Amino acid sequence: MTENPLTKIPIVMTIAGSDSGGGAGIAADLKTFASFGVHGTCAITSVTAQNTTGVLETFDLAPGAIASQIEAVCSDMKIKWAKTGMLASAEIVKQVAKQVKKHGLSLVLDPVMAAEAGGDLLQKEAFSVLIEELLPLCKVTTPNAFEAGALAGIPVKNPEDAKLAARKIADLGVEAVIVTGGHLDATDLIYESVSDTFTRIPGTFVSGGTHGSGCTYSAAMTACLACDDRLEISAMKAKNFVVQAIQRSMPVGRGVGPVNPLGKALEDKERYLALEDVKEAVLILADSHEFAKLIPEVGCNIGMAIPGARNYEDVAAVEGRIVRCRGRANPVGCIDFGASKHVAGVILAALREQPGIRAAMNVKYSEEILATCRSLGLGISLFDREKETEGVSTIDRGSSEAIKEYGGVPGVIYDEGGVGKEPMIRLLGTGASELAKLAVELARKIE
Ligand SMILES: Cc1ncc(COP(=O)(O)OP(=O)(O)O)c(N)n1
Ligand SMILES: Cc1nc(C(=O)O)sc1CCOP(=O)(O)O
Repeated sequence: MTENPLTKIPIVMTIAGSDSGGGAGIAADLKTFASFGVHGTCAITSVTAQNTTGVLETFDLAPGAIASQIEAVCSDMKIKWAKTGMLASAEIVKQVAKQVKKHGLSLVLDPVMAAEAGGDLLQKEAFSVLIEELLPLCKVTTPNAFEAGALAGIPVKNPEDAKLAARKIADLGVEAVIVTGGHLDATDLIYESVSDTFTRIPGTFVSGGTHGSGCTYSAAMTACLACDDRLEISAMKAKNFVVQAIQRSMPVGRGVGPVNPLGKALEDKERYLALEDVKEAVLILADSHEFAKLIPEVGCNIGMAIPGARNYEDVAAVEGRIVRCRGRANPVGCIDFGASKHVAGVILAALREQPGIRAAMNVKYSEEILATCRSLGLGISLFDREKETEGVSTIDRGSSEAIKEYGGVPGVIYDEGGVGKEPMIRLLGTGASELAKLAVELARKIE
């Protein structure tokens, strides 16, 4: 049985069903494990024909097939923490209990009973076996209010009911019960039987698809516990993780949208790439002997947005802009998200129309510079700076108008200025460093 000897990455297991719609079950669990940087393994208990509108059919695996999967993994890898999800039948619950004992697994039990969009996932006869044979073997269970009520045998309609239910469930032999607050007041409640204490993890409701949120929560708990986080820290991390996975859910079907456990990790990667791209762009501009002559009075900025950017905080640019000093371009501050309003406004308007256009920069306006842009083959559009719309930023309104007028996103959007407003040329493109190279080429052609 091996742990990864070089990195000691924890190896965890999910014993759960598959959701053909890719939202819940092992799909959610394995994505969550990957996001937490642990190695995820799985033993499939049932195959469900399921989508965002509900469960259409389920096909339970033979208990022997489930045992064989667990055996295959546990005889080869060192697994301490595992989680269970959909267990379907009494025979499956019994077999899983046997395997948990045999391999000494520390278990997080997600008492899956039904799919949010509709469909039973635990047979009636399996319920008492779950309570009698598996629950006493688990370290942590993570019911939602409905599941907590079913396990405790009382209705759970408010935080006080949740407390009562948590104690009753712990009395069944569980070390820690976490009643998740998604169906109550968004506060998760932890009850630890050894200390007879309650801890509340407050939260707020967020909008987004929630299909698979229970699986994702219990998988996140498993990953954190496998990384030796304390119970309370694990619960806080798991809650935050589910919140951001709900916020990044994608409307992939007609029903309840699935959570997106990988969304934050991918976004973080895109943020890093955007920062790196602007960093490279600034180096190109600062290295150039010619570029400084294109810097306008107000300074220039160059920005790069993450895919799907929605606001200034999604655009990386230079704090304090880039200014001319001793004939060279000098960045004033660091490169960060939210550092630009004007250039970021142009980018946000552009990517609403054409998502691939994620970079822009502003340069000085002159007829010569504009003509040189034209000679470089760049498409050009303009807007009237003097037209003001109450409550709408001029850049946002102007860029959108210029894009509409052009019939797509042009390579250049300019305006001829207004009272107290410097005229400006903006270059637009797919990447910041590419734009910086274009700006240097442009500068070389200007007298
Ligand atoms: C195969 C499978 N396992 C578990 C569930 C329930 O998942 P959960 O995370 O509780 O989310 P909802 O179904 O309530 O959205 C499932 N649906 N399918
Ligand atoms: C002042 C100003 N106006 C611009 C325009 O495009 O009209 S670009 C610009 C300078 C850059 O500003 P920021 O750092 O907010 O992007």
